Amino acid sequence: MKDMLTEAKEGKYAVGSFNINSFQWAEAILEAAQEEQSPVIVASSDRLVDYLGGFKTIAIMINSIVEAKNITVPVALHLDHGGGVERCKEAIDAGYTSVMIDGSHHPIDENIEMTKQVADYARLRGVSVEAEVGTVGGNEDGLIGGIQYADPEECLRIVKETGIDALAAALGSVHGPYQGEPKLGFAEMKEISELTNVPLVLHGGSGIPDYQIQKAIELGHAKINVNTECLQAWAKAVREVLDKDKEVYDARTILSPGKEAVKRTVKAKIREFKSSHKA
Ligand SMILES: O=C(O)C[C@@H](O)[C@H](O)C(=O)COP(=O)(O)O
Ligand SMILES: [Zn+2]
Repeated sequence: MKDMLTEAKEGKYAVGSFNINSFQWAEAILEAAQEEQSPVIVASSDRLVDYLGGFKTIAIMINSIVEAKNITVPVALHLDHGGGVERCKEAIDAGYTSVMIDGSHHPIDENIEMTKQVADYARLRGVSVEAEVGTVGGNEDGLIGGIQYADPEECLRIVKETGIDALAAALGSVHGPYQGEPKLGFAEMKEISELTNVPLVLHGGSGIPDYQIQKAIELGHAKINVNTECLQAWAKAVREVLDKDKEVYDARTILSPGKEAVKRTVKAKIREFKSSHKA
């Protein structure tokens, strides 16, 4: 992921990180990236890892789809919101190529200590690391919370003391649907980007107007996380099938439009982030 993000930052585009919610989602994301000739980050959120069958199952599944569908664009398999040092190590051992250690709910010294342990372990194995400072609003790790802006000095400390490859600095974005127009802190974004000089990660990438996405990319965001918009598109498509035919019970008939809706959403995001033809 490190190389993908370095190139994206230099080229003023962002690589989309899309969460998988089932095997079919992984197919939809990978097919979309291949058709757009875009690098892609396939993310499994730690809170869903067990539901999806565990780290090993996920890694094997992604590698199998890449092989079977002849996916040739760069693909990173990323642990999203890794809940602790051991969870990140488990993901790395199972074959993930990138992990996020989310120590943002801990005091900064603890966050840095956790991040450093993961970064040291990951570096030896050629795996990339993302860390978070501040709090993204909305629903994070199942807890509904408010936004807490990242402190620039804390951002600089975590980058310098751990050597991470990407930084999620919370700057007004929210997980899940926004209430009204999102208000990202662009002045703080500029300051943190210039101070740390690492690729920034935008969590809560759903529902942000295009002009704010473009500004975030301009100011150093090289990875944008999207889950809610894919979930909404999937749910709408599946609901339409069920509403149209009350007798339908065939799984493929019900779920295939959901997969196509996720694929369309991912392709639209890839185009918006300007990573098409960057593979
Ligand atoms: O829902 C998850 O567990 C993953 C998200 O937190 C992801 O990291 C993200 O930031 C996506 O935000 P969304 O598009 O607002 O769901
Ligand atoms: Zn997130």
